[in-house]
Amino acid sequence: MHAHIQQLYAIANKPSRLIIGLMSGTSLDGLDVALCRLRGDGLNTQVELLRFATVDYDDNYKQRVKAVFAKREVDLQALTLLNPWIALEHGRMINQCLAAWQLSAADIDLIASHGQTVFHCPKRQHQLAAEGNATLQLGDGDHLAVATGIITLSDFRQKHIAAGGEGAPLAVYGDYLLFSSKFENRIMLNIGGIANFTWLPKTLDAQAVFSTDIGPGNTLMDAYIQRHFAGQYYDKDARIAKAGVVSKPLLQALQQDAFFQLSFPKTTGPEVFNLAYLSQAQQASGTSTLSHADIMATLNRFSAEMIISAIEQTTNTLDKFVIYASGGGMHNPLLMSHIQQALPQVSIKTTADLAINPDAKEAVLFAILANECVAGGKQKFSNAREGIPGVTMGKISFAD
Ligand SMILES: Nc1ncnc2c1ncn2[C@@H]1O[C@H](COP(=O)(O)OP(=O)(O)OP(=O)(O)O)[C@@H](O)[C@H]1O
Ligand SMILES: CC(=O)N[C@H]1[C@@H]2OC[C@@H](O2)[C@@H](O)[C@@H]1O[C@H](C)C(=O)O
Repeated sequence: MHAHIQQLYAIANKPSRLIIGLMSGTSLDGLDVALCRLRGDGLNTQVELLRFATVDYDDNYKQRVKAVFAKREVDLQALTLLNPWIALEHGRMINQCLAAWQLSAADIDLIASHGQTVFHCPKRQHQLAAEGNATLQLGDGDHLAVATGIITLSDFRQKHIAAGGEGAPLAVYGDYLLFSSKFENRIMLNIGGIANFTWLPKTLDAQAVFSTDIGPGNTLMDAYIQRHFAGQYYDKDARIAKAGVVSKPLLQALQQDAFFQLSFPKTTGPEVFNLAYLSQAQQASGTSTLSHADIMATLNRFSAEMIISAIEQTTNTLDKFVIYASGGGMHNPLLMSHIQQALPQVSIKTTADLAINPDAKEAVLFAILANECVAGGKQKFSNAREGIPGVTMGKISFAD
């Protein structure tokens, strides 16, 4: 047996594993690094979040990724160079975190790396008869393993697609294993660049569980701020949106996309919800001369309305469920207050109430997927009807 396989075998048999989960989302704000201790597997999974850091990306990183991000036409050389470069940057950031946490590579069992999504195109979006769902994440696992000296699992979304899914949202697996409760119905709402949620009914019925993208969370608001407010990356505390007035005609035009008519589950990204989408809605509604503040107020309301509508469709006549929020959008006070006003009977908590830092939740998810890949697999969570194939995800890279 190869020594690497022996090493993996030993890791799989440990009573607990230290796994670093990494997430670099559509907002391109930074790399989320979550050091987790995992025990057990499947529905017996226990996670302790030991350390968490978001390592901010510098302007060079953002520019290089944005040059190809969600674009149909790109410089192929730039794209190819990014694949190892992102991994090396992430490796440097992990090494920096480990030094700050006074840990060494030998202390860590596995890295679980999401990579950087640069293009997401479910079939429904590209509509090419002969092609299926596809998604592309950069940040090569071999480079990350060599740069850190730690066994790395990466590229989790491909197996999901190969087995019939859209490659997202993968949150459903971690949410089901970690947060299902027989005591309450739960909506796990993540408001990142794209908003998504997982429905966890208290019946614990795996056939009723699903996860879906909703539409924009912060992505349109962020893109608008970055285009029109030099030096600002997002609308901190919704200061600009709060100064504006919602334009009803623009709001209505923004809500017209066919994506919103589709049933759950479905996935999307900034390939659809971008500044061109906003311009088209402005043209269609004759609102091209609105002030920046009014546009931001409307974009903020747009995200809130679609989140509210998705939750209402899912919970239907149910009067009792709790929302557990996560992701950067939960720090947007205007967005959150509108959701609460529309759902006055619903308690909105955060995953901190379930012992997981809400900013770390997605990174923790990938640590869970890596744990399942190496040490799990006894019970398979699947629901083909809801686009949840029961597969093992992640490609394994050894450090030498
Ligand atoms: N104080 C705040 N006020 C308003 N918005 C905020 C605040 N803090 C964070 N945000 C928003 O959260 C975003 C970052 O969210 P997050 O890190 O969850 O996104 P992501 O993980 O990249 O997205 P995705 O889950 O779609 O991949 C910021 O770009 C900003 O829009
Ligand atoms: C293709 C891709 O990277 N999708 C992300 C993105 O960010 C939020 C939403 O869109 C979600 O579908 C997904 O990420 C989370 C982690 C998921 O798969 O659950």
